[in-house]
Amino acid sequence: MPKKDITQKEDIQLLVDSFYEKVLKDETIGYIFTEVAKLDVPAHMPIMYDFWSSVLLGTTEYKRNPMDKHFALNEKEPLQKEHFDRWLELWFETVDELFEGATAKEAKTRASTIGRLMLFKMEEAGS
Ligand code: HEM
Repeated sequence: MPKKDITQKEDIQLLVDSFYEKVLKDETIGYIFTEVAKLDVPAHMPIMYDFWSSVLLGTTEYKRNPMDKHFALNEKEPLQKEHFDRWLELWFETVDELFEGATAKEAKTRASTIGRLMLFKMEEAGS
């Protein structure tokens, strides 16, 4: 069956839920969420829905700065290139499993751009 594109909030929720299912049990980066951040997953998910919805659907609920949490995280456990590579690999894999189209492509491009910028900022903070 042909896949559909990301067009509504429900699509974002499915994408983010499916991504976190992979991330939380991942051998390379899972521990950063579960052991370093000790993430309250049910509280975190709506924030991620809002973030991706603002990036991909142009909604305005997300008003925070995503870098802040990562700087705090980076103090506890330096976030390195291999972590970002794995994060992006899982994100691309999840997008491609579920969706296709211009916005699906955009989800991958935007994640790469933000991920590159984030890594640069984390390295700068650590040096
Ligand atoms: C090494 C790669 C990454 C790791 C290990 C990571 C891990 C985390 C963790 C543990 C949190 C929750 C922090 C907390 O609430 O205490 C978080 C929040 C978040 N992450 Fe990441 N992240 C990574 C890369 C990215 C990338 C590339 C993006 C965007 C494309 C992103 C977007 C976000 C957003 C929007 C939040 C919510 C921030 C807020 O509370 O407003 N992350 N991340």
